[in-house]
Amino acid sequence: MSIVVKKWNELAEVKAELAARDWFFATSGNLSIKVTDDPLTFLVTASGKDKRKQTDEDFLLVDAAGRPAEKTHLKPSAETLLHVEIYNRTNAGCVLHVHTVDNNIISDVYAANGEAVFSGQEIIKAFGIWEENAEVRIPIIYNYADIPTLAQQFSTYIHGDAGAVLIHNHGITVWGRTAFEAKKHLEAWEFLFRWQVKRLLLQRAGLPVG
Ligand SMILES: CSCCC(=O)C(=O)COP(=O)(O)O
Ligand SMILES: [Zn+2]
Repeated sequence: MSIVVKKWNELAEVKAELAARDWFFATSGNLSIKVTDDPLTFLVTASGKDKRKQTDEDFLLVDAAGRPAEKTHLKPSAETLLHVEIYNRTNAGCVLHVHTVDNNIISDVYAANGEAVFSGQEIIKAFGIWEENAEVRIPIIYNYADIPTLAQQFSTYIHGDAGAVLIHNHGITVWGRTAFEAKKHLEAWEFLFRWQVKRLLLQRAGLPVG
């Protein structure tokens, strides 16, 4: 099996799992997986498709600038430049972007702080942080309509081979060394967002939430 087919299948599996979670509303979301390092190539979702569907036109191979690496009628995701920034600056192997109601609410509630902070949650261990009362932070950036501007802003928060950024009233982009790590981190962030949204509602209702 060629490396492209192997990586295609790996990304298709992640895509199916995120679809099963209903994280691809209204064609939103984009995913990618690195195929080669030198030259850099990666498979990215084709723009505007319903990512819940599985077809043989789901992904296309692009180069280090996010341009198609082979002749195709498919268009790379409109947000491919964010993936480009990650692969060019880190050793990440996979990038996942989803729009969920919870990630949008958290991005809005904490927008003025420029970040959302979570602590006192067992699931933080999914990030490889094992200290008691550990804290995790996720930056929240403005949702520039101009993608090169968004990608430039986004790039200032890329600090390692694994990470995540919330885009205000838009969605989350998570990256990891492998597809397994990126998906694990995405699930952990979404757990924290849902947990916090519910806590805020319970607090508002006057219930005793810690
Ligand atoms: C309908 S959602 C607007 C575009 C977007 O934010 C997104 O994640 C999907 O865009 P793509 O070009 O990757 O399909
Ligand atoms: Zn998006």
